[in-house]
Amino acid sequence: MSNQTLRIAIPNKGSLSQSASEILREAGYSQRSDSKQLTLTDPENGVEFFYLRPRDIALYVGEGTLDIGITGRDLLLDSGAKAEEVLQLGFGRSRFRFATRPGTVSTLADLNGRRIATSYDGVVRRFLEERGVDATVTRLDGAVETSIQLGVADVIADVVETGSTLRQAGLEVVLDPILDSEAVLVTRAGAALPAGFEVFRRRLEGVLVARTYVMMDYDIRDERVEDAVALTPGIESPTVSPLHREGWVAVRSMVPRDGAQKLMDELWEIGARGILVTDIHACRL
Ligand SMILES: Nc1ncnc2c1ncn2[C@@H]1O[C@H](COP(=O)(O)OP(=O)(O)OP(=O)(O)O)[C@@H](O)[C@H]1O
Ligand SMILES: O=P(O)(O)OC[C@H]1O[C@H](OP(=O)(O)OP(=O)(O)O)[C@H](O)[C@@H]1O
Ligand SMILES: [Mg+2]
Repeated sequence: MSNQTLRIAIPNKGSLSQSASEILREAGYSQRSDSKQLTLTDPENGVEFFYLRPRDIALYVGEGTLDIGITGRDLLLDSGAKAEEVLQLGFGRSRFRFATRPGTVSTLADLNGRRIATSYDGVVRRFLEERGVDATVTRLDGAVETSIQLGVADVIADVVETGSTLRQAGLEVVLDPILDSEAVLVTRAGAALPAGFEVFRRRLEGVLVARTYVMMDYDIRDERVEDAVALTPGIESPTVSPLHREGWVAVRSMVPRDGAQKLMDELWEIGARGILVTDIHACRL
């Protein structure tokens, strides 16, 4: 490992903060125990963490002040910073959508002349400009849903996760989603990847794969092994080992966590027995 410390920006609060710390912990990095702590050095792993507002993270990385960051795709795009997405992290998923009072907007052209409130004005202005829509965009810091009731806006564009905030405000989503977002790893656009980056990425990827897959073990008769392996092809190829019992083999293979139960039913149907599923805690593939 290089002697240079990798400087990493991560969310200090909000929707991404806890999950970002969790994935880093699972990847073997130290994380702060006090939510007021601003930085944390992990010399063992050659990294230093800076706890920052998720909205500012792409800017620090784009300027080259910090090497890597974890932020939301929507925040990255809104910032206009010279940072680029290098890995999807699978948490902090949301959709960015227009919403309004029922029955007011059904086509993009209906947005012409409307007042649109949002906390993501960079994304919204670009979206409208690219489609030739002429609307007035107002940037609000939060609680955007209330702006319609208060007469400040006709339409909002906001993050929708469960949709419960919109329902409470008596609003409904309209038009196709503007974008799908999740937490992403960002680096400076167009610059060489910083020293130590590959190790960091491999560790995070290892956690993501370990979360997505489970290990499946089962025993099956020799003559059905090809059918069984077709169901559980694994990533490279399944391990098939002889059993003491004549005519039987043991198979071990990584399978997607989603659908593992259905796979167990199918394996049972073709004669597999002793089917076991275990969690994978970390891996390098
Ligand atoms: N329910 C949600 N509300 C807001 N942001 C969410 C939600 N689910 C996922 N996200 C994502 O989290 C990021 C926004 O996080 P940020 O910390 O800036 O706002 P927040 O979670 O609304 O916190 P706060 O409003 O308290 O500052 C975006 O990438 C967004 O897509
Ligand atoms: O679809 P939902 O699950 O309801 O989540 C989306 C809502 O959550 C966020 O608001 P937040 O609570 O962060 O308040 P804010 O508007 O002050 O940022 C976001 O801005 C939406 O209002
Ligand atoms: Mg918010």
